[in-house]
Amino acid sequence: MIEVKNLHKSFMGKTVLNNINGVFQQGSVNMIIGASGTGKSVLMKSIVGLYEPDSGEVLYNGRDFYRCDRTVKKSIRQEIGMLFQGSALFDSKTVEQNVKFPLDMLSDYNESEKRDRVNDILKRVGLENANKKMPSELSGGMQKRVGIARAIINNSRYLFCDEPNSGLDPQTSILIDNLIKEITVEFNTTTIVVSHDMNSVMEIGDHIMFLYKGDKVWEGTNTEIMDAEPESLQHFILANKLLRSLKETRN
Ligand SMILES: Nc1ncnc2c1ncn2[C@@H]1O[C@H](COP(=O)(O)OP(=O)(O)OP(=O)(O)O)[C@@H](O)[C@H]1O
Repeated sequence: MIEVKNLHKSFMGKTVLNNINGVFQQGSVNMIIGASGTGKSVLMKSIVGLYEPDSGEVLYNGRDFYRCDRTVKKSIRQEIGMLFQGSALFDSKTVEQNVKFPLDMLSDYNESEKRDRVNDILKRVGLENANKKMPSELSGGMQKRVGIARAIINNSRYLFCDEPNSGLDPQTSILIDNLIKEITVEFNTTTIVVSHDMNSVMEIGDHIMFLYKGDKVWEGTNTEIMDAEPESLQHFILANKLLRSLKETRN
């Protein structure tokens, strides 16, 4: 579980996150959604430690990331896996080398253990036999699978996904969404997904936090979201034609 308390972040005097509070549960896909420029990435970066907030707390299973000692901070970092937008694979490394990278950096496994672990994880994401391929030989969806494998290989307890569907066709997007959901349940990770894709929200969002101009305006489940009251959220949802017609049918 990750908790954020009274998180505040500004850049050059401009408030980007305004007193954000929230709980992201373990074994759940927690989505941070909102329009462009509303603070989603800054919130995720503040949670993982890439941006230090001006004030507030980020608690990883009760451990205060910004106030704990170096040893605790290091172990929290080791428990974090990230799927970056665009996958961010190393172009000059094979699939196997990409996926093994966190183990080389952070684990005490020997080479044979690392190889076994890489093979297991590649199999789990549906990429057995892709070990020797280069990223350039893979489709966008396969690259995301490699990114997911790399994010979870070190037994990550916390999985962060930044716009996991960017650049993917709708069918592949659903496959990647479902893989993220399955991994979350299977590995019991606290998963946080930044997205502005309402299809993903409806498909896999267990808990949704909606940001608007740096404020948390609403949170709830994907079954509650269609009836959520804030106007800014209704505008966001109804930008999706399919959801607009669904809403009209229900009214
Ligand atoms: N390093 C930075 N320095 C100054 N301003 C920043 C920095 N990072 C983000 N911002 C500003 O913070 C605001 C929120 O940005 P953020 O990237 O979190 O938006 P977002 O909701 O993730 O948008 P998108 O969906 O387009 O990625 C924007 O106005 C952005 O310009």
